[in-house]
Amino acid sequence: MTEGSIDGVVVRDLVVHADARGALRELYVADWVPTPAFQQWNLVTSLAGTLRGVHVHPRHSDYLHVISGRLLLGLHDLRPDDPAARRSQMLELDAERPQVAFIPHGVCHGFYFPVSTTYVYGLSSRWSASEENGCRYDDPRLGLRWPTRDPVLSPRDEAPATDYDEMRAAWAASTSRHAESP
Ligand SMILES: Cc1cn([C@H]2C[C@H](O)[C@@H](COP(=O)(O)OP(=O)(O)O[C@H]3O[C@@H](C)C(=O)[C@@H](O)[C@H]3O)O2)c(=O)[nH]c1=O
Repeated sequence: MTEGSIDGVVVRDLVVHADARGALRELYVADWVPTPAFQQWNLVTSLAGTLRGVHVHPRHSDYLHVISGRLLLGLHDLRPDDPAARRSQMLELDAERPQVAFIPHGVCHGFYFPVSTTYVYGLSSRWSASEENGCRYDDPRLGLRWPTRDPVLSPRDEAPATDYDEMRAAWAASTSRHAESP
């Protein structure tokens, strides 16, 4: 595991056009990201102190925008076979600085919310519970330095069904299944 920018992760500043009526921003333009289209959009609110993840998906990529509040995004690239080549990265998305972030599938991710936050995200294929693999957010193999040791977690994220190695094995198996029959 090394720290640094992860291949395929895109973060883009949005231009806000403000005038006497209010403001307009372009949120998504197809050629900003390398995925053909998003099949689903979710709107989520999270209370301060919450952490969601760490999860990884076999085929869908995520496209994320914070509407209000702040989100600390922990990323870890599971794609390389060599553990030493798997990079980790922490990013902050703050509604005060409008941005979008694109997370390719195969990059596992967790979201920590230091304040109450509302965000939207697009999924490049429809969500399915069976396509969610995850591990504990504080597994040292993720190389993610979260600013808390006591976040609010879902029961699934508190005691995930898989550890880091099992998560990667499950992700790799389902990724190759999807590659065979898309
Ligand atoms: C993600 C999702 C959840 N749900 C349901 C399942 C459950 O009853 C409830 C809450 O879901 P979860 O606890 O899985 O939500 P959450 O822990 O926020 O899951 C999300 O975590 C982040 C880190 C991601 O990467 C996302 O892709 C997704 O995995 O909403 C849907 O109906 N559709 C969806 O697209």
